[in-house]
Amino acid sequence: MMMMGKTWAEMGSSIAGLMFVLATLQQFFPHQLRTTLQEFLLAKLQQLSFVQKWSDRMVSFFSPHICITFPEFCGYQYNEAFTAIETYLSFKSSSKAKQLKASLVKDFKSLVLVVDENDIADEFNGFKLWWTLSVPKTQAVYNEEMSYYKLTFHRHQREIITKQYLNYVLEEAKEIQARNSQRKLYTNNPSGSWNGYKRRYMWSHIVFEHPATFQTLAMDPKKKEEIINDLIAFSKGKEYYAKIGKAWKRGYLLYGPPGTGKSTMIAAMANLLNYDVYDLELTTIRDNTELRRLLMETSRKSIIVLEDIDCSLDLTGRRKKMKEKMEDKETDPTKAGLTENEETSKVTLSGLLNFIDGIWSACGSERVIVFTTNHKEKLDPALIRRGRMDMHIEMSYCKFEAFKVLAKNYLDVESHNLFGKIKGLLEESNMVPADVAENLMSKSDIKDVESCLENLVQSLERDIKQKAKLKSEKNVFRPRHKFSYWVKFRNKIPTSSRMSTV
Ligand SMILES: Nc1ncnc2c1ncn2[C@@H]1O[C@H](COP(=O)(O)OP(=O)(O)OP(=O)(O)O)[C@@H](O)[C@H]1O
Ligand SMILES: [Mg+2]
Repeated sequence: MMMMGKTWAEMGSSIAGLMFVLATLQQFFPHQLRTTLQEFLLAKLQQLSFVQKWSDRMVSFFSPHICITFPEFCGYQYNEAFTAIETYLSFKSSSKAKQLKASLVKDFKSLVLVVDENDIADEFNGFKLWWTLSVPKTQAVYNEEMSYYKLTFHRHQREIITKQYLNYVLEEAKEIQARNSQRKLYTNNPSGSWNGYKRRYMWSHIVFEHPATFQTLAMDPKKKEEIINDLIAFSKGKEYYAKIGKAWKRGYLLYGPPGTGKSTMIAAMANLLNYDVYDLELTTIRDNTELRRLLMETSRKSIIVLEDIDCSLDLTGRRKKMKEKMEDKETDPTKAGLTENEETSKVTLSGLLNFIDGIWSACGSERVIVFTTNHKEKLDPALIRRGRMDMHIEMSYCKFEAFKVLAKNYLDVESHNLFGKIKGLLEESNMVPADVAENLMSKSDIKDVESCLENLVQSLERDIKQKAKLKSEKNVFRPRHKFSYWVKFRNKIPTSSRMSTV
């Protein structure tokens, strides 16, 4: 069988050789001779492929072996069976293989050896079977060839292999993956750098190692509990979502001023659910089709994040602005002073709405979508309506409950005589958790609780003073407002009483 494979590989290379000869002929021979020779070689070529096709059929007819292939992709979607087989084979044969690749897992604690060979033999219930990895030779752009695993076994073992062995491989892979589980943080590559439909070129990833958890997240404890319960209910909700006929996905909108913990909460969500994170950069995506393709390439159990959604693309006003600019400067985009994004990214609001909630969004399951913004009011209501963004979470200034979490995290204290004073000051000030945390951070090796809390008290007092100053400045520089308030107030007084006061 293997010998046969080699023969066909040789035949393939002779076809490639003939093609090369054809190309060379075009350069060196006069037209007449060239055409005759070309016709002759093409006829040979056709004979070869015809012979190969028929012999392939004959071999498979008489062969006692059966082959099953597992391609890397099924249509647009990544074939999870391919990864499972890769994991299983790497683990299984790393003790016997002669060529290995090494990678680190879980906080540099262990080293994983992965097989770097293309033919691997396996055994199941005393039966021999063979796995072959085929990788495309060319890496040309839009190359539709893809890697695949081929399993070869004797036809007498058909039942056992298809019913028992393949299930065993998938179960083993699941267990190995759970043992070595490394969550990944993906980011989308600029669309120009993609290579065909290959997932690894659409998304790049690193190991996700953010230490934030809900325990370390400073916010109102009731709100925190509500979010945790919601996430857990979602992750266990497979049957429930199927019963109500809804795609198994959930949207969270995190909004609030900078430094209130929106990005930190995403990390806490990923750590709680044990999901991968896909950080989607909208501005580098060319159009809605590419956006959809990126969505299809995300794995199950993932959080898709669109940070600062109000700044990513001017989705609502964009088309109007473009039109106005184009009308001003006829049709030349450079004359119209359009930025690079405006010229290249054609992602529209409707494209984004479909991405989150359209018919394609139901392909693949167990997905959480998170938007973050500093300006909720700037977003199109359609983008954040329930069903798209199911839960709206306000991340706000640091109040006493949130402060207690930070004090515990940073200083290991749960009470102190300055806590009462800090509580009062936090009520009056508008300090975000990021600034409170900075004050609580020890500036030396020795943790000095007293001086850290003193620092915070001083910062809060400064913040309150500044707030008061700004308020008084506003009042001084707005005489017209004062006047209008007075007019409003005056108009509320009944005319009779006004008359009497005059
Ligand atoms: N609620 C919080 N709990 C714990 N740490 C916080 C919290 N908010 C902010 N921090 C700390 O402040 C830093 C900045 O917070 P983060 O990046 O999450 O803010 P953000 O709301 O995403 O800000 P931006 O709107 O600017 O993106 C974090 O690294 C974290 O250490
Ligand atoms: Mg952020």
